[in-house]
Amino acid sequence: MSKFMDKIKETARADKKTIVLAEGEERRTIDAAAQILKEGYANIILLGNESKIKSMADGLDISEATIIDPDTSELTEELGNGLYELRKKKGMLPAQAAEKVKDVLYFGCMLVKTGRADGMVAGAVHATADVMRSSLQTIKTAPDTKVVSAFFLMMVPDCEYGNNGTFVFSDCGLNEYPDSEKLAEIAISSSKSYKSLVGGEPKVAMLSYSTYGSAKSEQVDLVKNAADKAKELAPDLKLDGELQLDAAIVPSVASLKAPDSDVAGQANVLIFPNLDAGNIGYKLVQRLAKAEAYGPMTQGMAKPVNDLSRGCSAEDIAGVVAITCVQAQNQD
Ligand SMILES: CC(C)(COP(=O)(O)OP(=O)(O)OC[C@H]1O[C@@H](n2cnc3c(N)ncnc32)[C@H](O)[C@@H]1OP(=O)(O)O)[C@@H](O)C(=O)NCCC(=O)NCCS
Ligand SMILES: CC(=O)OP(=O)(O)O
Repeated sequence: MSKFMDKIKETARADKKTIVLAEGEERRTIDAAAQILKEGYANIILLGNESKIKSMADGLDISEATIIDPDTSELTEELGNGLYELRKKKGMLPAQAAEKVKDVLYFGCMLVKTGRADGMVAGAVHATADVMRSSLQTIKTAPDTKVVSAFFLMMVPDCEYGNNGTFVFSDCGLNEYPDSEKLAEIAISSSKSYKSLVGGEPKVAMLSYSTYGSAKSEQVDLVKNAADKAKELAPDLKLDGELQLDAAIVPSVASLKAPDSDVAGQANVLIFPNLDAGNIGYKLVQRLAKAEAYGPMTQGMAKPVNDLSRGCSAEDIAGVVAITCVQAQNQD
């Protein structure tokens, strides 16, 4: 575990938040809960059947976790009514809300929505679309944001690029084929995530297979337009594009392909043109470069709900919980 993650945990510990782990009946999640409680940086709510969770814990100490079963909890009726109020305009009926709220993802989101928890983490079992849909439908976007997007915090070992191997990669989890307006918003949100979690100055590269017009296509234009739009919206932000990945992070290549750029060769926030590139890109770096990969974490949501890859480890879950706590602190 990196020094960076130790720092995030220390920050989390200083103002302890309560995080729902919706997939309480899942061994890696239980393992993560035990680690988090031992390290003392979050209060944990596990959702699921108490005796099942306790028997799965099998020697792990989760005695300080609160366990809530949506099938039997005294909160279920109230949270179901709340869900109905939120979704009735979209055609949800009271009976449908009463049933839906028993789904751990919706129950967890409603705990966050009603202030009983500060954030939620799930996705070790559920697909991203399910985790995201439940939170987008209930918690919704932060007041100053239209587009929720999903980033990864990547920590590449023995790497001289970015911030000594630390990067924000985005969007790797949510927006499939963003237009240039959405891509510009994703870039600006990602720069804020970098600033609040990593610290220091974000340098944002809008990635493409082209650098400064070296290739021509509609997709290249989309990325270039997104870069122009983002510069208009955030003139003080160091942001450039379109740039190829080597021009974005390798100084010697940057000096050949984009010598006048104040981002090329130094980028620490990498914005992928679409979800194919972002999702494949983060998994390549995670698996081949053995990077720590925390996410996909949301940005632009009113309260933090963060996803996981189904391939995650207990350490990944514990790390995402720590980052969720810091996001919740930043939203206070
Ligand atoms: C997340 C996802 C399911 C949302 O899809 P969707 O079809 O828009 O879902 P819904 O129509 O049910 O939308 C739910 C709500 O979220 C809102 N929403 C969807 N995407 C949003 C975004 N990026 N930002 C803000 N709000 C968003 C919708 O407007 C809708 O609001 P409303 O119902 O209150 O009007 C979709 O973007 C998706 O599947 N993304 C890919 C996820 C994935 O497979 N990732 C790969 C592995 S990480
Ligand atoms: C982020 C991601 O790719 O999630 P999964 O591996 O669960 O599809």
